[in-house]
Amino acid sequence: MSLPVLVLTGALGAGKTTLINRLLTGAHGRRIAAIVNDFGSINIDAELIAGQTEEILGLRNGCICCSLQGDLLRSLKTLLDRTPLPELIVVEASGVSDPAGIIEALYDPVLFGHVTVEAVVCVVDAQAITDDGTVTHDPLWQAQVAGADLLVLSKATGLSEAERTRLHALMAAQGKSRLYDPDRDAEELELLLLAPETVQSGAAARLAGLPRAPVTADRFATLEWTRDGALSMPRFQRAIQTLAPGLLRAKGFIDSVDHPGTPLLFQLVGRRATVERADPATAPGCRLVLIGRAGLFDPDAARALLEGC
Ligand SMILES: Nc1nc2c(ncn2[C@@H]2O[C@H](COP(=O)(O)OP(=O)(O)OP(=O)(O)O)[C@@H](O)[C@H]2O)c(=O)[nH]1
Repeated sequence: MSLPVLVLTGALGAGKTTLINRLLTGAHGRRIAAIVNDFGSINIDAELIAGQTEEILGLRNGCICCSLQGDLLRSLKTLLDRTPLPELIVVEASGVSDPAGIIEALYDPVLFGHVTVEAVVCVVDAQAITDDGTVTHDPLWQAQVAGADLLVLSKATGLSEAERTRLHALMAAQGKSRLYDPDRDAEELELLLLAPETVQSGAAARLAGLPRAPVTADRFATLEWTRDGALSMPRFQRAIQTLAPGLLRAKGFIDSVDHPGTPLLFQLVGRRATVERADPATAPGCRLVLIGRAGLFDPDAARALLEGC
């Protein structure tokens, strides 16, 4: 029997982890394993998903479309040895992954007959597009959208009908007509994601024959920052404001001297930042991953700023 694999792609902060958590917490009773790939060396995504499934494997410090292809294969083999076997494996790519590279790894002869990539799904951040239309000009964004069987819209709550129509037209212009909004098409979308073999538009097979997209990780600069103790929230906010122009994505857990004993989850996508209470069981201290545009984001300067918090 070949295990179905669902590959989830999408830009940095698009909403991939949120979609996986939604899937894992559904009342469907399916045994789902997840492999999540964080670009940095701190595995924030695995922590954000842990608790929803016992089968979560985190791949860090690289990208499964290139440097971590071997780790992806090893993780899949680990899952294939589990008893009971998962019924579905979801592979969450990092936001900088080229889908063709992931498929290249998954079409490894060692896995042949054991796993089948049934569908490639791309999460498209509606807010990012309405905030800044130029995101759709990015070759990586285009490769992720073009390489998908279907698209899932995130952050679409509150969009006007005119904006939705414009988004559908934009996706149609990319040759994509299958665009699902979890707020409106929740049931149909869940059925498709749980049974990816029914998606059937053959993106994986097409991607397997494609050259890699002209996208490389050196467009990005990253910083992983940890501290055993707490930080000052007002100073942290000022530091983030200073860094924001060069940042694309930041996330992680923080302990604040202003809220002792309350672990916080910090998220930044583009210019939007949120801080919320994290799971109370979160390990104490601060663990942050910051990803910026190479040349605009200086990890050493960012580290110095954070140390001053
Ligand atoms: N309002 C709203 N926020 C969302 C939605 N999906 C994701 N978010 C928020 O967007 C931020 C990033 O979401 P994630 O699910 O972590 O995105 P991701 O694609 O896994 O991010 P990376 O893997 O780090 O690139 C978080 O603050 C989420 O709460 C959505 O549909 N609506």
